[in-house]
Amino acid sequence: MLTGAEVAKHNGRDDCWVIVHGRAYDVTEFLPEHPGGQKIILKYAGKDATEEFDPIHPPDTLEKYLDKSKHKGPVDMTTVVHEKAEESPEEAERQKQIEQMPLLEQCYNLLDFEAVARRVMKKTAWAYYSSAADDEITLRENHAAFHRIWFRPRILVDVEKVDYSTTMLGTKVDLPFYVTATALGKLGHVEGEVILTRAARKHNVIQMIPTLASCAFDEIVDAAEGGQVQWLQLYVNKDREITRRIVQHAERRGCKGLFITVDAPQLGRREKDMRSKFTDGGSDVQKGQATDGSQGAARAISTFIDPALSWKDIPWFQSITSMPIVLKGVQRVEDVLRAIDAGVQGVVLSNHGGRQLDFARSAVEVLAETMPVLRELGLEDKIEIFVDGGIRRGTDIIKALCLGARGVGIGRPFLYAMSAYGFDGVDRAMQLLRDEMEMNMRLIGATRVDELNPSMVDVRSLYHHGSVPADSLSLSAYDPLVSPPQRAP
Ligand SMILES: Cc1cc2c(cc1C)[n+](S(=O)(=O)[O-])c1c(=O)[nH]c(=O)nc-1n2C[C@H](O)[C@H](O)[C@H](O)COP(=O)(O)O
Repeated sequence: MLTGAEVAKHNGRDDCWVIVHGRAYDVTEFLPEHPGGQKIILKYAGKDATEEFDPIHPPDTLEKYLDKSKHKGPVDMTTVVHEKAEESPEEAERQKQIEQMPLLEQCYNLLDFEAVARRVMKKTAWAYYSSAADDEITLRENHAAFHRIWFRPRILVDVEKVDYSTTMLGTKVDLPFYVTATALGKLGHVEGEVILTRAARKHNVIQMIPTLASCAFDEIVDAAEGGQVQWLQLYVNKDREITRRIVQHAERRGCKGLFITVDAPQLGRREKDMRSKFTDGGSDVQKGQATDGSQGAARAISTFIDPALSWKDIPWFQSITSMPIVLKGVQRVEDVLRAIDAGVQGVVLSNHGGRQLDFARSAVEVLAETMPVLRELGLEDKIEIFVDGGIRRGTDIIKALCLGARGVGIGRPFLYAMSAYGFDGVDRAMQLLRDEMEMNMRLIGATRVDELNPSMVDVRSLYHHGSVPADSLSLSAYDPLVSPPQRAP
């Protein structure tokens, strides 16, 4: 059994051991390959790194990926000295906010979770989740666009019984939204994506499992129960053999949809994320791929993504899986028509939550452009159209369904609810959406989602990107870019 003092001797760049879960590992040769950069490992050279390691990596990461010769064996943890990190004023303030945070019952809508999360999350985690590309115009437009769509409700309709269930890629779901793929769930909560799995199960909605999850893929699938349906979101790897393995494994494990992300040949420049100088490490899938951690989390976890991905690759995907294929991140009707020609089963109209190309249009505006063209060509039943981005209210969901969406994906709200209140937070967020759907379906005069149609909305101002009513709730939660860099005193 090693002692803490013996491990502490290996505390430099040329001889670097760390302790994780009571076992010592020689990571000297791995240092340059670490996705999150070398700095974060060297900070724990010769010490116990478990607390820093866990929020980002599945527990079996080192056992699985580090050569056995580097496993130095168990450590007598009673002999390990844990330096109490000096609590920074920022961390002291965060702890105070946690003590004073509102009761879960005081959250009445999805934006309430965002406002709480902003105060209680660690800076790096908030920066990664909340950030978007460049000036974050599209991030805000995603939400604002819904405020340019008005309802044309029907009256004197018997709305005693309301059914907001639907089907997505052949799966019956209780609500017309799904949990979209968002990376690094353990940045926000120690359990990570499996919390979203459990909440999706409770509300019988689908979870899209991210390639860049912090939980291992099998951990997330194992957390599903009773025939719960999950989809796989795929960032295509430059090494197609790795991609083939991931896709075929997901199909074997029961995934019922392959969502290929097509709007991220390179992950966007998210300045809040970059400023937080992400050094916490990569996702589960990022083993052994050198990246530059100083560029924030996005850069630190995404160098494997293939920018050469193109339409010519679609037949290869159709040859390696029988899962329905959906292109996630389509942003113009011409590409929806190409997707139909290519024989894929669906598209997600999306700009990646504003995290990619700033000034990309909102998905709901692209939806309003797309559906009349598909109807004109008699193609509306040839493909399932999903939208995501800025969906915060039941009315946003209903507007999208009126315009022809099959369902909507929701990202940040469930991350914020999870980060602030764990499973109970996500459960309440989904229940709030259920309540809003029920009320607003009644008020619009519809009893089932297939009654929702374009005559129930007025989109005349949707295309005019003039000023829109001040969106105080969102603006009060919205976190402007942190102050520009200050010269050190
Ligand atoms: C908030 C968020 C979104 C991410 C996301 C991570 C976060 C924290 N990540 S990312 O790190 O690479 O950008 C992914 C991802 O893994 N794969 C993906 O297809 N979309 C990713 N997205 C985009 C997501 O799937 C939706 O398109 C977007 O979140 C919808 O907007 P809302 O957050 O406003 O609901």
